[in-house]
Amino acid sequence: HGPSNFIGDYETSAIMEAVNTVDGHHHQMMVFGQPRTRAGTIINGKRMNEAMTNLYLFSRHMSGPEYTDTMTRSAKISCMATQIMLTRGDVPNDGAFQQKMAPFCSIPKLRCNPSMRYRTTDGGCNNLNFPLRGRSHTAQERFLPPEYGDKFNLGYVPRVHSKLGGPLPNPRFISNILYTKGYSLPKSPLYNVALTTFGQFLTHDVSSVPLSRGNPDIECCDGNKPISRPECFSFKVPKGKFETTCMSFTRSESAPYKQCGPGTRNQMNQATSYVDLSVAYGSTEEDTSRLVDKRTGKLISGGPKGCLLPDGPSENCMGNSGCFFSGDTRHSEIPELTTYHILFHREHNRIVDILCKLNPHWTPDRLFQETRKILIGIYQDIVYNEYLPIVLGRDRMKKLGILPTVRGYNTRYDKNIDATIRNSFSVAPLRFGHAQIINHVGSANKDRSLRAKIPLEQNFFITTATRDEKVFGVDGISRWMTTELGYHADRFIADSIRNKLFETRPGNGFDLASVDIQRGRDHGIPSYNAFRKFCGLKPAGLIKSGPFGLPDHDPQAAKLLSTIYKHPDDIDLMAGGISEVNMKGALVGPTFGCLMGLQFVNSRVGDRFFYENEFSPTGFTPAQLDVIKMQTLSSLFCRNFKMGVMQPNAFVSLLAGRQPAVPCEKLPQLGPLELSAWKEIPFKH
Ligand code: HEM
Ligand SMILES: [Ca+2]
Repeated sequence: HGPSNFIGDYETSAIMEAVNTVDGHHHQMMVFGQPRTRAGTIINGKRMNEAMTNLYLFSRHMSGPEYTDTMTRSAKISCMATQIMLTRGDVPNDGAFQQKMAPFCSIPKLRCNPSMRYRTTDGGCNNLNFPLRGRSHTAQERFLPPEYGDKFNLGYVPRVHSKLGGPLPNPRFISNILYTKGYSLPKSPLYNVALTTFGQFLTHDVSSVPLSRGNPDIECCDGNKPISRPECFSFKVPKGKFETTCMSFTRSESAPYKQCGPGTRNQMNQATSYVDLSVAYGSTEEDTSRLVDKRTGKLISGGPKGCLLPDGPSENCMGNSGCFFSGDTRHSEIPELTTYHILFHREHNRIVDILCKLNPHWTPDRLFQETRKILIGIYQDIVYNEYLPIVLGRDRMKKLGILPTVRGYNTRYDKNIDATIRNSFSVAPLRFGHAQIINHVGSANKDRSLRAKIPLEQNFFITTATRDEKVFGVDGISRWMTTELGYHADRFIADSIRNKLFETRPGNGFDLASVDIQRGRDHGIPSYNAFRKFCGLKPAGLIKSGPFGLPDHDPQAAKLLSTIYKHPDDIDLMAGGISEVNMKGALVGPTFGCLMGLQFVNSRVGDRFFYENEFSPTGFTPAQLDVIKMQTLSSLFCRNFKMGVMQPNAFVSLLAGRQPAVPCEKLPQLGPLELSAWKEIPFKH
């Protein structure tokens, strides 16, 4: 390139051209784009497919479109300007590019207050050197660079090509072969639906990738025909289970990356990456301010007796059952998930009441923040002490150094560790839980006998069961989900989500297993083998024993994979990972175990506010920490629902016969006595 005073000229012209193109498209979107509302809505003269509306609204933009749109615009401009430069044979200079992008870059510059006592709502400023790390509405990070299908690997085309040329296998084809079994699926001998759904709750805390909004019409199929638009990535499905032979798929929204520097498409995470109950408290100031009662520090409640979630907008649920509102928009997807939202909601308000009596001088804001801090502490303890040891295995947790200690501080904070959610983690390993989902929702009596059950597909986004007080209700659902066994975490996926996801009549639903695979390709996630190597595991194809030389698969799964894929390097991370034999004492195989382990190390070691850290005043006092570490999920259930009796380990069903049922009084308490560790003597002048 020319003399130094010209540096940036190539960048400027490419960026200006990109701005024109992106804004032209943007303008079109504003003209044609309509607000998305619930089922039956007529958009552009066409009645929406209700199941499609469900899927779209499940992964929709959580905050105001204005906010996300400006972020997306920046991302699109930098990606397109990169493409323009590369097409011209120019190599973007990072510094010059970022400088010229500045007027179009909506990534905020955060000023942090190092002495702030509580975590921010949006996760910003957790890392004082890199305040954007883990913040909501930023791009996900990656373990490995993306592998997209376009010439410059910028993400205009998803990962679609086989290593041997030609297309990758069709996702529904993979799902039909790899994810089905001729007879009913095996149940877990120990773990219940409460374990499955806790995983989903945790998922919604750390990851929420919205679908592209740049789409005037939310459908990506025209009858049987896939629609060709930049936002669409639909795929064919064989005749039979579905009304049409096209399964609609919308690509994920992107977010700007590294000060809007040159480069590829990166997907947006709307949630805070931290394990911080943003799922309950919201990921933006705006959401939180709508959830909190500023006069009391409590979370606003709803329902006839004021003990459910507050009323929410009609796009938050289906039918006329009355919608809720919470920190994450997916709360009403299934009643068990709503029950978890209500569990943490009630516990928050219960703690506020007690703290208010202990510290009458505290302001509502102080009450809110202290309670939030306590509840996040308890929740992190449940995640790292109860949930993850089951999923990853206790030994692995110990090896990774992330098993909490029984008492006292355990500071492992490292400011160089980035807690941001990795793309390949939320797109595959964390979705292992889809294999645990069973085909119905139930309610149990106090003696844990089954009271009633309804098919899962009749419950998507329906709040009737949660609101019901006679047969279901949160009490009946809690008793049922801590009792009913989930499916074994293997490669088989329940019919209710493999053939009927979000259906509103037979045949108009989706296949979640196919969508998971397609989503990995949409995000440019490299192959299963690439991650095997990344994890230091033997990649498939090296040793020639059995089909494809897959070292961590049983012979049948290996054989199926070798019939599906042309080349071992083609295997999708989701398909290869979920079909591995689980590690001993764990619910995932070595590849998912590796990626989940790395992420949960980052999420813990990269969180300055992690509950075990000995930092004052952001951390707990030793006495407070002992109270936090004493708590269990089972005690939370007991305090907030009519459980009658309860097992000490909430995730292990009483049906497994491994532990006795104990009266709730025998479980850890969190009353005025325990909370007196938070009593503060007012400062007297
Ligand atoms: C009946 C229960 C569930 C249903 C109906 C459901 C459905 C879905 C759907 C429709 C998506 C979006 C798919 C896409 O477009 O890419 C999704 C994403 C996801 N699901 Fe589930 N899911 C359920 C339970 C679970 C469980 C138990 C887990 C984990 C333990 C889980 C983990 C995930 C993850 C990690 C994502 C990606 C989220 C993101 O990054 O935005 N899900 N699920
Ligand atoms: Ca979070």
